[in-house]
Amino acid sequence: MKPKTIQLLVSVQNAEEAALVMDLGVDCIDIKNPSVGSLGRPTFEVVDEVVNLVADKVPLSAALGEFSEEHDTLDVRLLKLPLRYLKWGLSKLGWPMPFVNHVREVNGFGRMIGAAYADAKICDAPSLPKVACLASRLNAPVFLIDTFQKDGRSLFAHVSVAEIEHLREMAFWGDMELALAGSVKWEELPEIKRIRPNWLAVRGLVCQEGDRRKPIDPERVKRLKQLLN
Ligand SMILES: O=C[C@H](O)COP(=O)(O)O
Repeated sequence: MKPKTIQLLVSVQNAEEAALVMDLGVDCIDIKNPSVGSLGRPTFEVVDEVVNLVADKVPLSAALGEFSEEHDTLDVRLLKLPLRYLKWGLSKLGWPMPFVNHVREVNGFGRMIGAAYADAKICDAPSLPKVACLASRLNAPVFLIDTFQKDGRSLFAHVSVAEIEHLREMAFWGDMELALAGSVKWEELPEIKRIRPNWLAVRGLVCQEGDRRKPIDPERVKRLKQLLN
C-alpha cells in the first residue's frame, strides 16, 4: 500500500501570494501577517480578499494572533468567513479557561486548531502535551507544533523526534491530524518524511532567501512539493 502523502500548507500574506500557491497546488492556504509574529493576525480585508479569490477551491486557514494579548481586538467578522481552520497562539496563557470559553463562544469546535509552541518555555505557553490534551477536548481537527520565536532555529532545536512521535500518538488517539511547522529546513525534510505527519506547514522555507517576511518564491514551492512526494 502506498504511504499517505504529507499534505502541504503554505502561509501567505496577501491575495497575490494566495493565487500563486493555489496555482501550484498546495493543499491548504494559511493567511497570516508574518511581520507581526509567528501567528500574526492579518487584517479582515486581506482575509476577505483571499476568501473571494480562492472561493472553495482550496481549504483556508487564518492566524488570529496571540490569544492572551489580542483576543479583545479580534475583528469578529473574521470568524464569519468560510475558513476551514483558525489558530490562536497560546503564549503567556497560564490558566486556559478563558481560551476554552472563547472557543465555546465563537463556536470554534471543529475548526480551532490546537497550536502548540515547541519553544513553549521561551514564550510561557502551555507545554506540547498540555495543548494536545486541551485541543482534543476542544474537538480540534488538527494539532500543530510550531515555533514562537522565528530566530532561525527550527522546531527540532526544541523538541526531540521521540517527543514528536509521542505527540503524534496523542494526536491520533485524540482524533486529530498532526501538523509540523517551525522554520523547517531543507535538510530536515527526510526526518519529517520519516515522522510522517499529516501536514507540513511552512512559510520561511518557500520565501525568497528563506526569509519569511519576503515574498513567496514559486520555485521553492515546486521543489518542496517534489521532495514531499
Ligand atoms: O503555519 C506555519 C507557519 O507559517 C510556519 O512558518 P515558518 O515556516 O516561517 O516557521
